[in-house]
Amino acid sequence: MTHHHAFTRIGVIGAGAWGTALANVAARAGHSVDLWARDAHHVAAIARDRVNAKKLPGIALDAKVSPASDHAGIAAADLILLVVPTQSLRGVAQRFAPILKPGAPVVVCAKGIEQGTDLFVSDIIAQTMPGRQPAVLSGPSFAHDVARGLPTAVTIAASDAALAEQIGAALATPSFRLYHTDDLRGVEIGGAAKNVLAIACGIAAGRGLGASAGAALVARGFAELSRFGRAFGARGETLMGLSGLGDLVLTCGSIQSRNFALGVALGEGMPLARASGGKLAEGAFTASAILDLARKRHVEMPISQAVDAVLAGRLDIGGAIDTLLARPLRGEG
Ligand SMILES: NC(=O)C1=CN([C@@H]2O[C@H](COP(=O)(O)OP(=O)(O)OC[C@H]3O[C@@H](n4cnc5c(N)ncnc54)[C@H](OP(=O)(O)O)[C@@H]3O)[C@@H](O)[C@H]2O)C=CC1
Ligand SMILES: O=C(CO)COP(=O)(O)O
Repeated sequence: MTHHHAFTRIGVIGAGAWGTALANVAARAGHSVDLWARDAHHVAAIARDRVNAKKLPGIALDAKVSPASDHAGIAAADLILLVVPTQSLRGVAQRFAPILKPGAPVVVCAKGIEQGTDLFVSDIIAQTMPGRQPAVLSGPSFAHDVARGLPTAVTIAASDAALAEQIGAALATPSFRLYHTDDLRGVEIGGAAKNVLAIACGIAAGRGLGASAGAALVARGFAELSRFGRAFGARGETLMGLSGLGDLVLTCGSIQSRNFALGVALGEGMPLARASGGKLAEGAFTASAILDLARKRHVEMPISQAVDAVLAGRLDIGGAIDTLLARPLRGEG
């Protein structure tokens, strides 16, 4: 049974680009926001300058956002947004599990699959914060676009549809729209899978393969994202929505995407060690995990497989392209 949540204080854990942008959204939606980051020096700089120059330069922090490196604000929050990279999620969730307000729902805003365990983000929360309701926020939304107040639509998912709806209503602003669903699995899969495919699209662009090849990769990439999603219980309509197709199209078509940009650098011949430019590219971590899962359920994911092989150094770019082009002709489904 769902009770009605009144969210007044919102805690954002992680002051990267996305955490900072979402803190501003929550503030613009009328809430008091506590923004936590681990590094006291970084927090002091954000508090002094009222801008996160390291991660979201040029965007003023809303007056209702309080940055902190201690846990007090987060402990008092009625709703928590977890916005650290997927591979850090477990450690951060374990750290905060004992101190969060009882009943405060946790919204994971990271996109990926955990290496080693092959777990989706909501399952990491189920393990580390037992008894707490996980929700997932995902969809086409560059942090800078959202922070600048450009129109954006995302999906908020929780197994409890009413909870998803309440969170969506709490975070909405005139320019940030949240569609709600109970298909948690579909939403977290869409966000994770598209990052790997965006690397493939970047590789093709960097290699100069042309716009037609790019479109083929988006369409065939969506086919493998959908096969994978269905095998893990996602609904088709979710995968065709904002967090699947929507985010795939965004990320595969814009150099603003760090995953796409990583691919471009690889396609242009930059060595793997330097290609990310020191930026987070979640797909580079998710690739091996999603392939593990795909193998277990006998899901074919040739594009993701090529990306994984390139990232693992098993295949060079030319070899990866040859492998994809040499695939047997088959039905389109
Ligand atoms: N940027 C975007 O446009 C969007 C990003 N996302 C997703 O949001 C997630 C975060 O991305 P984003 O904010 O862009 O990444 P950033 O690289 O901008 O920031 C990541 C932040 O996480 C912090 N962090 C990492 N590990 C830990 C840890 N163990 N404990 C505490 N803090 C930690 C880092 O802190 P420190 O600075 O101290 O290293 C950093 O501030 C990713 O999963 C991404 O896919 C989703 C939608 C849009
Ligand atoms: O998830 C994103 C947009 O929806 C951000 O993409 P990148 O992580 O590739 O920058």
